[in-house]
Parts: sequence; C-alpha cells; structure tokens
Amino acid sequence: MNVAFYQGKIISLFTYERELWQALYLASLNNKVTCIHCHTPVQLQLSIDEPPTFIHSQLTEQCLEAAIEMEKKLQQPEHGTTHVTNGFQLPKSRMISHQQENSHVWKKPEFVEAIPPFQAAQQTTSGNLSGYRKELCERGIQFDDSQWEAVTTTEGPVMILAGAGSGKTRVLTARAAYMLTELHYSPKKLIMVTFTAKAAKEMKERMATYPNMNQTLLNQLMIGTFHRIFYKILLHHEPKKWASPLLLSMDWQRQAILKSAGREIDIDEKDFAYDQALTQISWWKNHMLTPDLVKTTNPWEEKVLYLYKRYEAIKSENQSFDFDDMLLGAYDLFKKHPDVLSRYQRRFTYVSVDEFQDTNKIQYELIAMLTKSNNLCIVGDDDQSIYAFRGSDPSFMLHFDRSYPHLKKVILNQNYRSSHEIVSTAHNIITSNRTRFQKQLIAQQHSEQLPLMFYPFNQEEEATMIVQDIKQKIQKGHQPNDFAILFRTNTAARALIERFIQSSIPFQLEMDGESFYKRRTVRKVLAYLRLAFDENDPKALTDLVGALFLKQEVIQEVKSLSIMEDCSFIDALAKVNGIQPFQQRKLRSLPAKFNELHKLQPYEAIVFIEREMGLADYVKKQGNEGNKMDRGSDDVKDLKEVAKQHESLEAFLQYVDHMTAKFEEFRLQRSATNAVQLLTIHRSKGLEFKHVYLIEAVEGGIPHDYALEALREGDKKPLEEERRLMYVAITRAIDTISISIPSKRRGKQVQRSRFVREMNQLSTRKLTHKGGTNT
Ligand SMILES: Nc1ncnc2c1ncn2[C@@H]1O[C@H](COP(=O)(O)OP(=O)(O)OP(=O)(O)O)[C@@H](O)[C@H]1O
Repeated sequence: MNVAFYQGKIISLFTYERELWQALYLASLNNKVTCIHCHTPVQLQLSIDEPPTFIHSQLTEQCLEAAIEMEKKLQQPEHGTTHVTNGFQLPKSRMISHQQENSHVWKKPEFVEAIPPFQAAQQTTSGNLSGYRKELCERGIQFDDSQWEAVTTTEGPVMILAGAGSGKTRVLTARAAYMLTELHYSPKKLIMVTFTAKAAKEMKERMATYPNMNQTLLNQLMIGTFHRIFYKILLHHEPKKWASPLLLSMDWQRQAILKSAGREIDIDEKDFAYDQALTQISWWKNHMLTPDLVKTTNPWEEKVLYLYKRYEAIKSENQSFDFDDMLLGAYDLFKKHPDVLSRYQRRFTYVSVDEFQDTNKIQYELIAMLTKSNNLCIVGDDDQSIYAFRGSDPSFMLHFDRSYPHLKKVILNQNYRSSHEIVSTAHNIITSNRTRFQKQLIAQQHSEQLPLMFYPFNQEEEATMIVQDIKQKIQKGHQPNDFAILFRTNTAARALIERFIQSSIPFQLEMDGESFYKRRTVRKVLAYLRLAFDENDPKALTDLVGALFLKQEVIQEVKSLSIMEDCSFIDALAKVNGIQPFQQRKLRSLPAKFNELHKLQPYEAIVFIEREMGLADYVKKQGNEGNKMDRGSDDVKDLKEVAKQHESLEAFLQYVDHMTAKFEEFRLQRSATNAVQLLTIHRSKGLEFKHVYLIEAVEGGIPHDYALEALREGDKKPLEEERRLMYVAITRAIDTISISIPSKRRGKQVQRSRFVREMNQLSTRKLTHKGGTNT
C-alpha cells in the first residue's frame, strides 16, 4: 500500500518528500508508522527493484479497501496524480524540473546492455595431457595452455601478465611445486615474494596438497612479503641492530615520535593529521627520498618534512626502526657489503614476485639487486595497480622489458571467475586508461544476469536498499557470505555500517580507521552539541578548545574558573583572560549562542555552529592542511545528513553514541565466518564473492574527489588509478554485480560516475594479446 498514518496525518508515498523517506523508514522500524484503518504498525520497504511500499503484516480486506480509497482520494488533481515517464513514477501536480526528476522520484534499476555477444571460449587446453600436468588435473587442478606455459617457464626473466580471475595464484603455486618436485631444485634456491602474509600462507597450504610435496621441502622455502624476507636477512647479519623489541610496530609509537617533534614547532597535537603525515613520510621513504632529497610543494608538506627529519633523528638516537627501514636497511647492507649481496645472489637463483604491479621503488631496487641469475618471474596485472598512495607504480611493470630485454611474456587472459557480462562491463571501463598493456579477458561462461545499476536518493537510502535486498535474498536461501559490499573510502561506508548494525544480518567489517563519529572534525561538531546539553562535559570541552584555536592549557584554566566562580564550563570560557582580544570577543558571545543552540533541531544546530560559532574557520584551516583525501568539510556534510534523520538533539546524540559503541564492538568481532563482507575496494583485492554491491558510483565517490581535482590541475594519473579501482571492484564478482548510483551525495545533487558512462558504451578499442601500452 502507498498510504499510511504518521505524525498525526495521512501520508502518501506519491507525494511524500523523497528527502524524508529514510526518516520515515527509520520511524517505521520503530513502529511509528501505522495503517490508516487498523493502526497496526506498517513497515516502509525501500528496495532496489520495486517502488517503495508500506508492508502490512496483518493486512485485512478492510485495511486494503481503506488504503485504495485513500490513494484514489489523494490522487485527485488537487492532491496530484501520478504518471510514468521514462521509467519514473511522477506525481502530475508537482512541478518537477528535469534536474529534479532523477532525485525526487523512485527510478527503476537498469541493466548494463553494452555487452558484446558471448563466444564460447576456444579450446585452451591442448590434446592429451601427460606427466605432472595430468597428475594435477586428476586432482582437480586444471591448467589451460598459457597457464601451463607460465608454470613451466622457469629459466630466464619472465613476466606473467595475469588478468583478473585468470588463476594467478594457481599458476604461482604450481610453478614452485613443479620446480621442487619435478625439476628437483633445492628449495633453498627459491624466493617467493607475496603481497600479504595471508597469501604466503595460502600458497604453502595449496602446495602441501600437490603430488610428491612434503613438509620438509616447504619448510625450507623462503616465501613471504618483502618485509618478512628482507627482515630475516637483516636479522641474520645485524641481529643487535634489528632486534625485534626495537621495531616501532604500532602506529601510535610512530605517531608519538612525530608528536614530540611537532611540539618543537608548535603544531597543535589535537588538530594535526599525524596519521597522514606518517603516510607521507612512508611514501618518501618508499621512493628512497631521504629528507635532503625531498622537494615540498606546499606548507603542509614543509611541516611534514620537518617532522620527517626529526623522526629519523629521534629513531636513530633511540636505535629504533620502522617497517620501511627494513627494506632500506637491506638495501644499505647490500650496498655496503657486496660480498653479502653476492652470497644471496648465488643462493637465490629463482625469484618470483607476486602482485608486481604494486611494487614501489625500494622493492624494485632490491629485486633488481638480488636477481643476478636473471631467473626472475614477475606476476601481476597492470590494470589492478591500486597502491599509488603507498608508492607503488605500474610503470615498473609496464617498462620492465627495458631492464630485461630478453623478457618472455606470458599472458593469462582466460577469466575463470566471472560471467562474460561482468568481464565485458569491466573491460568497457578499463580500456579508457591510456597507460596499460592492451589485453582482453575472456570469460568461460555467460549468464542471464546482467550487471545492474540502481538509483537510491542518497547514501542513507542506498544503505537501506542494499540491506533490504540482501535480507530478501537470504530469506530465499542465499548465505550471508555470498555477499560483499565494496566502498571506495571508509567514510563512504558510514550509512551502510549503521544499517547493518540495525539489521539482524551477520556482517564483517574489514577496514582501518576509527568510527565516523570519532573523526577529528566530527568530534568537534559533536562537542558543541554535547556542551549545549551538558555545559560541563569535560571531553567535549577538550574538543571545543581545539575548534576555537585555543591552546590546550586553557582547559585547565576553564576548569579552575568554573570551580572558583561556580559556573559552567561555557560561562567560564567567557571569562578566560590572557588571550587575544578577538578571541576574547568570540568566547564572550558563546554562552548566549549555546543557549540558542539548545533550542534547534540537529541539522539546523550544525548549520548554526558552522556559521555562528566558529566551526567554519576551523574546517577551513583543516582544509589548508594539505590532506587531499580526507576533508573535514566533507565530514561535516556527512554529519548533517545523519542529523536530518533526527528530530531532536537528544535523539541524535543518543544515536551517535549507540552507533559509535556498536561500531567498536563489530570491528573487534573479526571471526564471523558466515557473514556479509563490508570492505574497501583496496581490501577486496585478490578476493572473490558471488554477489557484489558497489556503492557511490558518482563523480566524487569513484572517481574520488581528489582524482578529479588532480585532473583539473592536468594530472591524469590519479584518475587512471581510480579507473583501476573500479575495475578491481567489478572483477571481484562471480555471479552478480550491482552498482549504486545515488542522486545526492552530502546533500548535493551529483552526476553519475564517468565510469558508469564508460561501462555503458561498448569498448571499440582494438584488441591485441601481444602486450604494448595504449599510449
Ligand atoms: N584452469 C582453470 N580451470 C578452472 N578454474 C580455474 C582455472 N584456473 C583458475 N581457476 C579458478 O578461477 C578462480 C580465480 O583464480 P585466482 O583467484 O587464482 O585468480 P587471480 O588471477 O589470482 O585473480 P585476481 O588477480 O583477480 O585476484 C579461482 O576460483 C580458481 O580456482
């Protein structure tokens, strides 16, 4: 039914503001929306593929008649009738401009139709199998001819260009097993570099099941991440210098050093993005840029460069080291002791590196140093290079043959994971990248399920629609772990996480970083709101002092004043002395403003804090801090969207506290086995799921705002990396991919992602399987 009773009046979904649907949905979860006839609670259903409707669990004929009667009445011309145009269900009486059409009415989902006809894969497995390949095949581990070529090419430099889902892991494990058990090479000769410790473990486990393999062989194999392997070498040669207690293994340990350096130049500890500074320093180190070689481009980087210098000096005084030092240390060791290097060169005559597209400079240099024998096998997919922010660069792979002119290339282009429809959609997008090897993946089977695009109003509705969709599918027999929801950034997942918390569906969160409500700028806004309620909230006072650009010492003064003068913290703030006159004026106006704030609804309150209470200045200063990925102003916009869903400040703050507590609880609960996976695209790399949802496929979402900004400044590289992220996301799907294109983001109308446009256009780029870049 389309009518219900809510807040003392009858409402119709045809005329009810779309902006308010989500609040209505939440109200219906709390039984506040009822049937107009029997007043039993009804639930608003916001689903991907059906127009919204109220679900009545105890529907009687009378209820239905009353609803139909009321719908008719409300559809009289003065109430507005509906008509359908281009798939939009539109109320006639409401003047709707073309712009508004997309956002104010529910729109039917659409399929990606730009799919070339499916051609059954050519025979890729030649004739009768024999020997080792046959043995493996009998164990259910088949190989196509290209895969087998990759397995058996053991001598000389080889690049395995492995498209998404083309069996890279299978090839790498079989290749190592082949060398050990068929060619009887000593395991001590092999080094296998993996991208994660988990991948190394998985490969060893797989190898253990191969014919003639035994644990003794596997135990002698040097397999692991760059850090693990080179740290082991360092420990062997310089055990005291690299003793594990000296490792700064935790972020907070490294940040503590930066903070102590920051105090030397008066950086405010609470308000500086030290986490970003650490990432920047690590980026410089991975590029082998010592402080004297760094060229800064803005004042923020200048500050970070100072911190970098001091960070290195303090570490060296304490004789401690970080993860980046492990690789730089190994490089120095080999440079200073050529004898040591040549020992390793003689020992490790067969080197393989997985996920080579994500290597950075120092890793590249170490591998180049080590592989004198030239028996180097690199495996990767330039289209899946997504770690530029950590210093990785696909050009190491693209230009690899410059260092190894006799390089043999093996291309794995059969995709064994996804349907033809999914593979073609991903292909339509990635071919717009200029810097890549030309290649096309070929799927093994096709499916009736075309990739789907759906159109929620905003992030809130997006999350609700996905949760409802998954719920319905689980009711029909799917398992929770059949589903994954991918997002570009952690903050994009806020609404989604909250909707899952409210649902009964088991889910697992794979993300770094804190809860949205603990983010620096969000905490500041919440501090104002909390103090409007409790003028003596000590935690909120600490955050407020930062937002007002006051030194942390002021906190003590405020607390003393409040005791001596028997007044609240807010009144005490107005009495603080010894500060600049303009600051004093600002503080004196605060008590009256907090009084005002108390009376406002959550959304209006945040606008008031921004405009009248100094938050805008704080956000602006944060924006100048050089952090392109993470903007405080975006956080405020996101928070406003949450605020819109609540009628009172009290309810809003209660919701925030509940969600923050639940977030921590769920984040710690890492062991859920049969759960929906919520993860960033970065974390989804190498994984596969039956059903994938990708959220926020809009300009600014993916591609991320920072890439669009770079593009405006003439730098196309970040946009290409975003395109690769989109490619990685889509190619995780085995059976279905559903792409969400909300009309609004952070309260503003947004355009669908340019990648959505690309995926709806059949790629006409000429295909070759011979390699060579598009440029
Ligand atoms: N020759 C083959 N025949 C049948 N299935 C295969 C074959 N090779 C690989 N597979 C299957 O295809 C799927 C994808 O393989 P795998 O995960 O190794 O791909 P990948 O290249 O590592 O993917 P990505 O780079 O996208 O993470 C797996 O389920 C694997 O078991």
